[in-house]
Formats: sequence, C-alpha cells, structure tokens
Amino acid sequence: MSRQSRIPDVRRAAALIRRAFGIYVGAAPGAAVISVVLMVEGGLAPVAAAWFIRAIVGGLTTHDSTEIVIGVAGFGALGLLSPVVSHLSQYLQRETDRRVVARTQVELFTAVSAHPGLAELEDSTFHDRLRLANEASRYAPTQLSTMIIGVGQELITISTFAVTLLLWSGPVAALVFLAAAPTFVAQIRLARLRGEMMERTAPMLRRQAFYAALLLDMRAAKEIRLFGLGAFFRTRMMRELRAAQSGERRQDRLALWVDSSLAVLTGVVSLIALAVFVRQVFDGRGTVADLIVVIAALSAVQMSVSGLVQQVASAGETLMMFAHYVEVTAVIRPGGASPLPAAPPLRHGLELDDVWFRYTPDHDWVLRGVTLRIPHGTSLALVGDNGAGKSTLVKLICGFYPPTRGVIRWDGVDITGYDPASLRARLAATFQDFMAYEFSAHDNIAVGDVGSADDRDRVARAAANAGMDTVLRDLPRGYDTLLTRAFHDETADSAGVVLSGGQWQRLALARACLRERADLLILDEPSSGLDVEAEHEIHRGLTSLRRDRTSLLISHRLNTVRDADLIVVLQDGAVAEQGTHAALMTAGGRYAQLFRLQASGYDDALVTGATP
Ligand SMILES: Nc1ncnc2c1ncn2[C@@H]1O[C@H](COP(=O)(O)OP(=O)(O)OP(=O)(O)O)[C@@H](O)[C@H]1O
Repeated sequence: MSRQSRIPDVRRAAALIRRAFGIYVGAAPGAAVISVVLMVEGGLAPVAAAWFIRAIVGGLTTHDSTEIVIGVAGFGALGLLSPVVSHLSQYLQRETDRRVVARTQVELFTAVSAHPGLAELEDSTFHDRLRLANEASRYAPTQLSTMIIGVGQELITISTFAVTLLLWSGPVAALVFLAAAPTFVAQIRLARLRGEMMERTAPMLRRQAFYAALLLDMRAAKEIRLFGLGAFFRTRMMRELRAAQSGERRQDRLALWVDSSLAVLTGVVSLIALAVFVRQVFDGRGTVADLIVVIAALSAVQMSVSGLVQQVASAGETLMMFAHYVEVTAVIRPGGASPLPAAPPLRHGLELDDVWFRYTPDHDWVLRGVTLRIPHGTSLALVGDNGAGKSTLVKLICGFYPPTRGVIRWDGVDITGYDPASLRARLAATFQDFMAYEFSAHDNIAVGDVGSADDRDRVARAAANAGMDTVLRDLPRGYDTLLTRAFHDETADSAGVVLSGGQWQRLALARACLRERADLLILDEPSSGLDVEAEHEIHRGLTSLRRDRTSLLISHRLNTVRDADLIVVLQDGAVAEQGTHAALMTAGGRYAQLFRLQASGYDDALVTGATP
C-alpha cells in the first residue's frame, strides 16, 4: 500500500471533508438540517442552564420571586427539552448512518467492478486498501460531518462561557485555554499513530477473515475434514488475530497513559482556577451566584475544549481512513460512460502480433512473442502442456490484462482502444475455473446474458446446447430449483439441489451458449470434467455451435480439437507449431507426439482389455 500514514494536509483535508459532507448531506438532507438546528440548541443549552441557575440563586438571595420563576421555568424547560433532543439526535444519527452506508456501499462496489482488468484484484495492496475503505465507508462520512457540527457546537459553548471567564479573570481564562494545547498536540499524534496501526493491521485482519471464510467454505469443507485441517487453519487464524490485537493493545495502552496524564494536568489547572475565583468571592469581589456561573463556565469550557480536541484528533484518524475510500472510488467516472469507442462486430478476424506478457515485472514471461490469427468464421484450437500460457492468452483477448509488449487486434484495431465492456459483450466464453453460483438453475444460465434473463426459451435452448435441458427440467422445481443447500428458498417445498462437477461444467457452458450472437466463442477446457458420452455429445453440439463462427478452443483432449481449422501448439509461451490436424500429424512434431500418446492409451486398453 502506498502508505497514507500521515494526517492529510489542510487542502487535502478540506477536500476530503467536502466529499464526506457531500455524501452525508446527499444521503440524508433533512437530517443534516435538523442536526444543525440541534447543534445550535445543544451549544447554547449549557450557558442558558448556568444563567437560569444563577437567576434562581440570585432570586433566592434577594427574595425576587420574578427572577426565581424565570429561572425555574427556563431551567425546567431545558430539562424537559434536553432528553427529547438527545433521543432525536440519536435517531437521526442511526437513520443517517443507514443511508450513508447504503450510498457508500453502492459507490464502493461500483468502483470495484469498474476496474476493467484483473490486475488490481490480484494486488494485495489493493485488497488492504479496499478493506480500510470498506470500513471507512461505514462511519467516516457521518463522523466527519457530525464532527463539523460538533465543532460548531463546542465553539458556541466555548465562546459563550469564555466571555464569562474573561469577565472574571483574564489570566485564568488564558491558563484554561493554554492547558488545552498539550492535549491538542498529544491527541493529534495519537490519532496519527492509530491510523498507522490500522494500516499495519489491515493485512493481518484480512488474512484472519480469509481463514474464517475458509473454515466456513463448503468447497473447502471436504479437504478440511479429510486432512484434519480445522485446528491447523484455526491456529493460523488466531495467530493473525492476536498479532493485530497486540498492535491495537499497544496503541490503547499508550492512549491510556497519555489521556490519564493529560486529565491530571487539566484537573490541576481547574483547581488553580477554582481557587482564584473562590478567593475573589471571599474577598467580596463577587456573589455566590456569580461563583456558580463561573464554576459552570470553567467545567463547561474545559469539557468543550477537550471535546473539541478529541473531535479534531479523531477527525485526523478518520481522514486518513477516508482517504482510502476516496482513492478506491476515484476509478468511477462521472456519468459512468467509457471515453473509449465501442468495439464493432467482428468482420475480418482477431490477430495477435508479437504478444509478450508477464503478470508483473517480478514474474517470468508467460507469453513470449505469440503471433497468430483467427480469421472471421474459422475455428482455432490451442493446445500445449500445463502452464504453457493458454489460459493467459484467453485472459488477454478478454482484455483482463493488456499485453506487456505487442498488440491484439480486433479487425485490425488494437483492442485496448475499445471500451472493454463493449468488447466483452461481443465474446462468449467459458473459463477453466468457471463459477458455480448459489442461485437457481435458470439464474445460473441467465447470468451469461442478463439482458435475456426473462427469456426462458432462450435459457432452455442454451441449456439444451450444453446437454442440460432434460436434467434441469427433471429437478424438483425445474429451472427454478436452487442449486445450493446453503440458502433456503422460502417459497419452495423442496430443499436445494447440488449438481455434480460435470453438470456444473455443462451449466457454465450453457452460460456461454446463451450468447448466441457473440462474435467470438472462447472455450477453455469446456469438457475436462465430463464423462465420455457427455464429452462426445457436447463436442458434437459444440462443433455445430462453432460452425461458421469465429471460435477459440483450448483442450488437452486432442481428439476434440482435430476438426479445428487451425491447431496451434503453445510451448513455454511461444508458438511451437501450427497447422491442420493432418498437417501436424504429417510434420511429426509435438502435436503428433501428444496425439499418438493419447491414442495409444486407448489402443493399449483395447489390446489388453484393461479398463481405461
Ligand atoms: N494470475 C496470475 N498471476 C501470476 N502468474 C500466473 C497467474 N495466472 C497464471 N500464472 C502463471 O502463468 C503461467 C501460465 O499459466 P496458464 O494458466 O496460462 O497456463 P495454461 O497453459 O492454461 O495451463 P493449463 O493447461 O494447466 O491450464 C503459469 O506459470 C502460471 O503459474
């Protein structure tokens, strides 16, 4: 993380506060106005109470019944109003919190999906920042806005009482304010340390959350039980939590020590001030009623000054955290539209021209000068060993990463010049690590093209192309059956269903089939988990689906790629050979070697009668 570990300078702080206030007022404009009114009321209430008490005491000593009545009525009214105001403030605070969270969560997750590529999501620094941003999004806009209101309130209280103190003793009033200076400096420093500590512990808390999620993950549950990993992961989880907690503890102990010392200092200053004022009354330079107002002023000023210092200091910490939120959401473009043009329909073909790629400068090259072309309406098959770079190449075509060197052209135009979303809308793809959504069967397919979510015939057609229509129709609630047991469907009288691995794979394939009009069909290992009959059936379906369409197929099962117009063998990130099945077999290179190896496995089994 490019560390934010300093309280922002005044201009940056002002910009952050403006943004926070904008969110706060935008989320709950009515509450903001009422809060300001309550702030003025809250700021004036202490001084009003002090003066009403003075009226009562003064009236009692001079036997002035009018003064007593005014004092009692005023004090009583304040006493009745204060709890109502306090409850109303609490309600407004909670309601505003709810609205602010709803607003910031939308912004934050819009920003997360606004990143066109995958690089940020693979960057641990981004995740640490996201964690802090997510936390800050829940409290920072409200806290910073109420801080401004709170500061206004404290300033009203301080200035009204300061006048009272100044009338009695200028030096004592100065001493009271000066005593706040060390508190101010110390609190700012503590806030900075707290902010730094939160940044340091963010990775630990993220790892702790990772282990907690792993222990609850259904996919991990089998291995966790089989390998007895529960205690092992729990220990690791607790190690992260304890490391984070020890950082927090150190910080809390420091704060305890500093706050206690400063409280003693403030107490001593109060005692001195009180002694001076009592002496003045004792010497006949004031009445007991005046002394009551001064004592109220003294404690109110001290409380307000320390409240003010706390607010400003915690604002520093909050600003540090809110800066992460602002940074993460900076990716959102006003209006949402991409400044890049939309990719047009593919007319001529896709080509890779001397494409080099590595995931980061610290990683090895994964693709080393790949040049190939998929003319419109033809099929290309990509084969090669594990780790040769096949899936990486697909990710580059999808625009998830830009090539490090070289260029990928869509009808002759560099794909990085097109709006990524519009390019992806022209692709249909299944990935090797496809998703199994804990949704209904219908929704699992419909997410392939959310625009056609209501078109049940199209969804059924896509399922049929992937050989899943009958299976899904036979489920307890047909296509509406939930494909999970982790959620409960209130309207269903049957529990959710869990599909087999191969069935899930076919469902992922159906998702791609839903994009019937896609310009480029990409299938990365679409049949790796299928049984022999299903694989045969699917490939027959896919062959007809790919006919006359531009397609890219990756498969380790070479019998499924032999019909491709062009077969490209990738080895260590470079094209080792390419040609039709017949040409490559004649050439006798790596493809022919792999093909014969796979074929011989079946031949041997046939000869020996062994079960394959
Ligand atoms: N997100 C990533 N970050 C860093 N390295 C990665 C990432 N994804 C893949 N790699 C690396 O890139 C190389 C190529 O991986 P890729 O998945 O493209 O191979 P593949 O040819 O599809 O392999 P397989 O046949 O096993 O699916 C591997 O060395 C892998 O470790």
